[in-house]
Amino acid sequence: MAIALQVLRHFARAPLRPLLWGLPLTRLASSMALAEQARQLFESTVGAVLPGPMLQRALSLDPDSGQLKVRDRSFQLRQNLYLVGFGKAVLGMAAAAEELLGQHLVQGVISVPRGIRAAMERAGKQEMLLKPHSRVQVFEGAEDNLPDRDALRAALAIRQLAEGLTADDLLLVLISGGGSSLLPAPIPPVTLEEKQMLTKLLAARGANIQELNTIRKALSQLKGGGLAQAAYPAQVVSLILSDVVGDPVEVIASGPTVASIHSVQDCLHILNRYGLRAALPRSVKTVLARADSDPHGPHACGHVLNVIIGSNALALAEAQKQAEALGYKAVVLSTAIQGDVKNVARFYGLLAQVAGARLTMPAGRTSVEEDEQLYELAAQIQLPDVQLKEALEAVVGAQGPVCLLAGGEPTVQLQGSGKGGRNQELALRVGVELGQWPLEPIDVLFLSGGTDGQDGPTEAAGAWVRSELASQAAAEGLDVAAFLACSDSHTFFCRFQGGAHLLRTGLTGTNVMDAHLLFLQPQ
Ligand SMILES: Nc1ncnc2c1ncn2[C@@H]1O[C@H](COP(=O)(O)OP(=O)(O)OP(=O)(O)O)[C@@H](O)[C@H]1O
Ligand SMILES: O=C(O)[C@H](O)CO
Repeated sequence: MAIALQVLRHFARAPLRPLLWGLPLTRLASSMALAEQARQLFESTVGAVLPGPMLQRALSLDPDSGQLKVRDRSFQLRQNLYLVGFGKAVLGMAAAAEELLGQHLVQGVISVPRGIRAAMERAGKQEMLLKPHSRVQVFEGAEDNLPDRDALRAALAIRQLAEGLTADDLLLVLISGGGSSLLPAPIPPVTLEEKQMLTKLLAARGANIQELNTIRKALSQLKGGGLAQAAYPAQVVSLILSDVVGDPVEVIASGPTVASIHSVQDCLHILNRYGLRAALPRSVKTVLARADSDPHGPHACGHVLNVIIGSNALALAEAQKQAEALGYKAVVLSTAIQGDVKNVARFYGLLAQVAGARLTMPAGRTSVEEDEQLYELAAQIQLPDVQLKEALEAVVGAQGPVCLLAGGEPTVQLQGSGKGGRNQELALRVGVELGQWPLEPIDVLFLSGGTDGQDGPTEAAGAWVRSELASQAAAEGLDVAAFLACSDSHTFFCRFQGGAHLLRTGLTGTNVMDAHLLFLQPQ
């Protein structure tokens, strides 16, 4: 009852008339409870990878002996700890690290996005901010995720700190997504502008993050193990928050503490693939030619411990636990959802249909054709880790509400000049798909949210939808297809039911890609 009241209070803020359209009162209450649970689960997903809890899980310090434990390794702290960091979530990570290890910290330098301190202050997130007399120097830069002069200054300060260390020192490196742009140190004669131009061109022509970062590493003093080399002979411990599917440490932020395994040939293949090899600046050719004759080969990183401390998988595992506590049969489907958002939306629409049929008709009377379509679509989107069979089997045995969880980062081909983000676009497209299937007698809700709290250039983290979306939108005079045609999902959700379907968390201070939650509840 208390929960129901809380839910009703929450929804009292949204205009009720449009919400009531087409829904009997009992279904309205269960619909609202479902939406509130979806929001709670999204919060749990993010909560598992917030800087404080993550750092506390990763590090343990014995205050008497000064022994720092990271995984199964121990390090002796005695006023010999230094810290550097770069990435969108690194401010909060540094604050949490200083809180835990402050008495041993001599000095730190971090490179974080422009405006992040003011944004965290505005959001009242004191735990994400360094204390007034912090030993950590903060550089803000890389507006719009593009390397700039301020990020270059930060990178040089980080290199200087690393180069000054001795064999008695321990360097803690905090790494999160966005780190590549926040740590630019091009190898001369390549200039910042040339590197910026090349990465922009590669991204615009569709290079993926693995390809992009292979080129970044080849042209950088600090990426691809360069930072680890600068810090030698100090011990290096890197704590990494992953924003890349599969958590590849050599790709995240271009692996500054991971030996690069790429050859110049790899770089030339990538540049060829995107038609950029012929027009390369002379400086880039010079650096690549020099690398070819580098007799030392890949950087040695024997003095480094790289540890993934947060990831999409970890966040979803926590959400799964919470969903089970709420009475759902919960299954993690995949943490590697990629590919075009249209295909991903079709996949979730069909999944809801197939899983819904299994939930209500456990005697195996589901359409073989639809099952086949679903498997084909999963193969087409290339989900390396998808647990489709397991999820569908779990649904058959569920005999109650089901929650399927997934994560990753679909891609959007922008059309027109609307305002949106990939999560809101995915939710809107899934809403349309759900409307095409006869899903009664099941309540279905799909939520998609960016764990960083910001979906594209909008103030929302994402959105949630139900099967009635298209018909309810039409009743409000909103043409979903028209919004989709100009990538205007955010404007749609702002207008639809007074914005009640938007997921608004504010900046969360973390980032492990996106989370997708699909709820199926027998009525
Ligand atoms: N109007 C729009 N509609 C849909 N998607 C959009 C729109 N405008 C931008 N995007 C998408 O938003 C994404 C960029 O936003 P964002 O900064 O949140 O993602 P990101 O760079 O991957 O960073 P992060 O990993 O921190 O989420 C791109 O995938 C882009 O295609
Ligand atoms: O910074 C980067 O390189 C991307 O965010 C991937 O980690």
